[in-house]
Amino acid sequence: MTRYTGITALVTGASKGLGTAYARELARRGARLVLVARSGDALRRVADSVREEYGAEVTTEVADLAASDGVSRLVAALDRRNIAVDLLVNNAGAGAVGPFLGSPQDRHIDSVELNIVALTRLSHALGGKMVARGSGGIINVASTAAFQAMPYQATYAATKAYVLSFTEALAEEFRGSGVRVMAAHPGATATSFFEGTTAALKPAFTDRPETVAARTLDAFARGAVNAYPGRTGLRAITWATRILPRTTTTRVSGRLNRALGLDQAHDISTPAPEPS
Ligand SMILES: NC(=O)C1=CN([C@@H]2O[C@H](COP(=O)(O)OP(=O)(O)OC[C@H]3O[C@@H](n4cnc5c(N)ncnc54)[C@H](OP(=O)(O)O)[C@@H]3O)[C@@H](O)[C@H]2O)C=CC1
Ligand SMILES: CC(=O)[C@H](N)C(=O)O
Repeated sequence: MTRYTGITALVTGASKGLGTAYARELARRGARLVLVARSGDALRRVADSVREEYGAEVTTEVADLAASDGVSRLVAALDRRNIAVDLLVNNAGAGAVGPFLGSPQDRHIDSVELNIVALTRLSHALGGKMVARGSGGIINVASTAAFQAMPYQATYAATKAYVLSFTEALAEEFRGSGVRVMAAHPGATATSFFEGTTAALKPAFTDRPETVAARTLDAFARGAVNAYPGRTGLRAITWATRILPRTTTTRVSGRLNRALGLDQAHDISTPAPEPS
């Protein structure tokens, strides 16, 4: 898949943030869309604007992908509508921020269910159909967080390390099948990722979701297995973490997250952690 014209692309987490940017960029490049998220109204607003702006054919599917039957219900809905997905963009993702023990257990587990379990289920269900047809593609949205452990975003970074490893393995397994698999590793991007928490993205260090989406799709069209769609320096950080001892990179990433105040971050609905 080197062009997007006429394909059917399913984007998870399309109601806002990077998912909306992927949807808009795919529509601009001529794709039909299936947009998935929990918030039906927001999804429909994205669908309406994409139809109006690009004349794209857009279907919406409301689904809680972190629920145990979320993916199976979504796949059944696609089958009922006879929708064959050519490109799966596993974008929906979330993560707790702050000390590990400062967030309720479920906050961590929900991110594992969404970032790992749902992504794996969708890759299996829709990837299987693609391999049977002999064509298709999967883009898994990981993060630069995939390349090192991250104190104060411990589960989040660990889920993204899974996405990186899983994607590289599938890309090799599927080689020659007509189905390509790629992981995208954005750095901090201006979305509502930290909404509902006391943490905030620093505008000077964030990329625009539109730029990240366009670079991701360009990299997939070029045949990349890993894409680094953020600003240039971010890729160099992922090299450094492959060369330095893991204890060093973990210490440095902990220090950086403390400098960003993430050691004090918490959900607005839960109390602040005790200062250490
Ligand atoms: N922003 C950043 O700095 C970076 C983000 N990323 C990754 O990019 C991806 C998109 O994140 P971003 O746009 O920033 O985050 P946002 O919080 O802005 O958007 C997350 C999207 O995921 C959807 N979503 C959340 N939970 C579920 C669920 N249980 N079922 C279905 N959909 C769900 C949300 O929709 P709804 O609430 O309607 O369900 C929303 O559309 C994630 O995988 C994230 O890890 C990677 C690197 C950097
Ligand atoms: C700002 C973040 O932590 C972001 N989700 C990332 O993956 O880098």
